[in-house]
Amino acid sequence: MKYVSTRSQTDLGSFCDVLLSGLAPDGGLAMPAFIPTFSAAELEALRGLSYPDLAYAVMRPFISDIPEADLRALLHATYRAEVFGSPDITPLTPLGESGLYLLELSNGPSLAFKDMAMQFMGHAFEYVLEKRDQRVNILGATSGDTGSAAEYAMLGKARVNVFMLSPQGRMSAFQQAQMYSLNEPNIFNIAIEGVFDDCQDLVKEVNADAEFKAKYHIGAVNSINWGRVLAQAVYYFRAYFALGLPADAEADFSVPSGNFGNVFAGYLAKRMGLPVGQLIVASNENDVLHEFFTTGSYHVRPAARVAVTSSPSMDIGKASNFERYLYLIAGADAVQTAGWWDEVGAGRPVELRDTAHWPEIQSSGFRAGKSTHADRLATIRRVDEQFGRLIDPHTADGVLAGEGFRRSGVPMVCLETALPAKFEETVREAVGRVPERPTRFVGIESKERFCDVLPNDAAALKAYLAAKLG
Ligand SMILES: Cc1ncc(COP(=O)(O)O)c(C=O)c1O
Ligand SMILES: N[C@@H](CCOP(=O)(O)O)C(=O)O
Repeated sequence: MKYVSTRSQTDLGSFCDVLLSGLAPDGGLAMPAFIPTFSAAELEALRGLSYPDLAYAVMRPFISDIPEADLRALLHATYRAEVFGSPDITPLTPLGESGLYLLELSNGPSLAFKDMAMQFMGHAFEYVLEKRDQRVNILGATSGDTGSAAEYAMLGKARVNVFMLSPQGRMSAFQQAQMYSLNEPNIFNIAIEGVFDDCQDLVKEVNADAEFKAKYHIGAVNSINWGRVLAQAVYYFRAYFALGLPADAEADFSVPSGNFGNVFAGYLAKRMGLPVGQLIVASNENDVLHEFFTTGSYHVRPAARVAVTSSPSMDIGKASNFERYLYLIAGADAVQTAGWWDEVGAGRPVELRDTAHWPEIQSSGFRAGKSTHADRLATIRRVDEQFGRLIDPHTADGVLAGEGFRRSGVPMVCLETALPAKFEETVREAVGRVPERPTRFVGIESKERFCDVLPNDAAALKAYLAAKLG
């Protein structure tokens, strides 16, 4: 499989190339030259596969440059019960008889869904770097969960350093402690005076400097990296088969969304032929995506207008993977996509309602819901009382949005994107008690912190990286 840029159709090479490069040189995102599809019979043959074997079947069509035995070995090394808590890897739990299901994606090392793909990225980077005798310096941006998932996945990896940018003071106490308490030679935490979007823009700006990127071997682990999106598509297949539906019957999915990586992975699964009906994009008060799917206007929020909320990992005003979606909606028209992203870059809205693209957008299965802090508290409380299940504030956003789009006889799978332990303050406010946390995280907030603070400035960041990398 060849990959191209969303903005120019430039040939970006094969999977291992885009894994290491992360972003396209023109600032676009890597996309496969086409999306392979499964026939109904091929889909049926995937039922009952173990998680790593299913991952192989779903990912293989996009990865032609790793030999079969090696890819299978990587996936079996990644998706193990010892890492994800059970042989199921992503258990699917019904919420009573409601027709709602929780897809448990947060039983990995950092207690958030990011582990699902990031653990694969750790193994894949190690494998490719070894083969090519190279090193990579990952520059990432986090609003709370990507950071710790990446750091845990790359911990101790000889050929990898992680430089993780986080928005200063805007993550939960647990999230901050989880990242900043790491004191490892290959992990560098950097708190940026800004919001997540500033961190993400810095990552893109540094990557756009071709000379700097090449000199310092800069790579990416955010969902701007195709490897993340691809590995995330697998659990949609897994959940679908776990429902035990007859062939062709649809399932709906509700996805707490921010950077549009998770729900885009669901869309990828749908485009590959999985009978996904609706994809509910659940937003918090930062409702840029909700605005698009209800009005057709994609208008990113400047940093000053990104609200601080109680589902902080979704405090995003500019959704990176939305570019991949609009590229597909435009029929893989890179010139059109580049034009739209010029508008986005200039802070102007992209208006699609009265264009030929709107019917395609409306029929692509996306629906949108949004919640407030009060909604989140009420949902956490209600799910706890009704179903005896404690959920985190992001998952609550997803459950509430999903409930709003129920279709008779169609299951609604709500993605559990983090464990409640990561957001103790909000959960306590909702139910008056503190969620259990794994013993390895007890008292983490009082540990010493290792984190540098930098201004929101690419030159300062480059100087920092150059100094650390020599
Ligand atoms: C707990 C949690 N829920 C939801 C999201 C939003 O997911 P995405 O950015 O893939 O849309 C994130 C961060 O990305 C997260 O950490
Ligand atoms: N919500 C994320 C933000 C980055 O998302 P990604 O999926 O693009 O890495 C976080 O928690 O860090």
